Amino acid sequence: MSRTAVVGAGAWGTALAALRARDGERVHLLGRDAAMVAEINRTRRNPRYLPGIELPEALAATVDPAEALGHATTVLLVTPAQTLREVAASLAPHLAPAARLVLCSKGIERATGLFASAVVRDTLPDNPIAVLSGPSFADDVARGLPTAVTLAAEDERLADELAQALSGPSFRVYAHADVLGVEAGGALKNVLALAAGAAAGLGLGASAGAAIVTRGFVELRRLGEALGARPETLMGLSGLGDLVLTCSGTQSRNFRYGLAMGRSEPLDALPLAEGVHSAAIARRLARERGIEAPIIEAVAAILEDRMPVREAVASLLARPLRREFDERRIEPPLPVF
Ligand SMILES: NC(=O)C1=CN([C@@H]2O[C@H](COP(=O)(O)OP(=O)(O)OC[C@H]3O[C@@H](n4cnc5c(N)ncnc54)[C@H](O)[C@@H]3O)[C@@H](O)[C@H]2O)C=CC1
Ligand SMILES: O=C(CO)COP(=O)(O)O
Repeated sequence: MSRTAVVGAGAWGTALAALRARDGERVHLLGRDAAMVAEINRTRRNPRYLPGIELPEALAATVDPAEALGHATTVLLVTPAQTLREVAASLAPHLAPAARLVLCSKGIERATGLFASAVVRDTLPDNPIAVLSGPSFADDVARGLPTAVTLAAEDERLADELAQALSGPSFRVYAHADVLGVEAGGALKNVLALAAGAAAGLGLGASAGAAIVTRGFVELRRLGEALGARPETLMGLSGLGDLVLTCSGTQSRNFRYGLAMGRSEPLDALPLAEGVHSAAIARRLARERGIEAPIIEAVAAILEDRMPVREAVASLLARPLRREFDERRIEPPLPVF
């Protein structure tokens, strides 16, 4: 029998645990704040991260990794990208070697430039690894609203099995083999959503927003492909799909962070925005590969306080004109629906 544990009792971890538990499975949710864990078990709510959502009885929160992971056959890792190495190491003594790991973070490790699967494989080389990504706000998923995401694993059978196991009436999981492609889309769209939010914060209008999504996607695709992603992956749910969602408005924390940047509002108390932690390393990965990524460059420069947001916009608009696409390029096939 499949037993699921979720590591990280924030918005996304709680939503995914609730989703599984609603489908009738007993799910352990591993948090690190004892008071919050007790509150979840007592009130069936996680008011800090998922206000207004009632959590199913079958969800059991704990701070004890042995209790959460002792019998788990599938473990979802749902903590911020920069914590993954440390979290994976802390889980090692409690994990069964056959336990399947599903990595749900969207980011790039700053110190190494690695995506989640490579970071976790360093620490837990024996466990089968998959990544889950795609357009999915925690609040939507927790409310049972229809959502479609991608789950990738190098082992196709593992991807198919996990996609089947994690799918439910409102949560549709598409299996995929391109792990790096799925990870690249998930990390880079966050950086671009900061730009979309900043443009909105400056009041630049919906046309500017559409330009950022479209030209941002060109950067996501150029850099993703240079990193080894398959072009069709970047056009799918975990690439273009998630870029569109995250640039769509204030339900996204990355967009909200960008909005505050554009309005010159304080940034310190804002919730996790993974793009803030990925921007400089995404810029480095692009530069090392000779990839032009002016929007990513602008976001990184703004975050480093090297450029005011208005100046960044002016410099993007002042770039030399060019052809929209390189017509010599052969376009990849469209995804299969
Ligand atoms: N919130 C969303 O709608 C979605 C989030 N994600 C991704 O999931 C990841 C987690 O995001 P959220 O749950 O939304 O963030 P969050 O900020 O709501 O929660 C993060 C959780 O990780 C825990 N945590 C932080 N540092 C830790 C450490 N060193 N060790 C153990 N636990 C630690 C926190 O206590 C908190 O419970 C991010 O990479 C995010 O991009 C992906 C899809 C949707
Ligand atoms: O990844 C997400 C949606 O797919 C969540 O986006 P934010 O982290 O910007 O809220």
